[in-house]
Amino acid sequence: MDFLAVQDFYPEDFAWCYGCGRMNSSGHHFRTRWNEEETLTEYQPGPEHMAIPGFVYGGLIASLFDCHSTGSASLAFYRQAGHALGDETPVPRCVTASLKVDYLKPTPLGPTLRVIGRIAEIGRKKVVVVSELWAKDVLCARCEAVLVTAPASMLQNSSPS
Ligand SMILES: CCCCCCCCCCCCCC(=O)SCCNC(=O)CCNC(=O)[C@H](O)C(C)(C)COP(=O)(O)OP(=O)(O)OC[C@H]1O[C@@H](n2cnc3c(N)ncnc32)[C@H](O)[C@@H]1OP(=O)(O)O
Repeated sequence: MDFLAVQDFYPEDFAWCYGCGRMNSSGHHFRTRWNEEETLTEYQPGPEHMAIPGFVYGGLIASLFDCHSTGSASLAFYRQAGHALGDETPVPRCVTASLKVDYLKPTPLGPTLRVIGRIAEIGRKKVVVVSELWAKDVLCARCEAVLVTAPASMLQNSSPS
């Protein structure tokens, strides 16, 4: 691997997400990392991700923001607790409580998409992440997401069987 991403360290039972789970062979495998004080997820859409020829489907963009934001929240909680990826302590897993996406410009299909996140707020069990999606030098979409530590009730169905 060229860099360490938070999704590489999600506990195996919680690594099946269609967007970012490394255990899900059909998924997108989004990967999120720190870039100094910001978080970064890069993704290369394929032709199958089109909305109309030449442009990326908005649902894919929402998915990208979703997993980027949960990943950013996990990174923020982990760093706040004094940990770095690779430590033995398990990485906390977060779920999306709210995801608001503003589509500012059509997103061209072709360039690698870059999602850059800022931790706007961090509490005991809640993180607010504000992110931008860039295609080369064009700001195409913006997102504000609220992420909450995964509730224990999700544990029972955390992996396929
Ligand atoms: C034990 C470990 C288990 C691990 C399981 C791993 C599973 C992995 C799964 C992987 C999944 C992959 C990713 C996916 O695909 S996640 C899939 C999509 N998401 C879900 O299915 C989540 C469904 N929702 C819930 O389970 C609950 O509603 C949650 C847990 C989100 C909140 O529940 P609850 O409401 O009881 O929590 P709280 O009362 O303690 O509030 C906490 C804070 O959050 C704030 N807030 C809440 N809602 C909203 C909102 N809509 N807007 C703004 N803010 C909101 C609230 O004001 C409070 O803020 P503050 O007062 O602190 O400031």
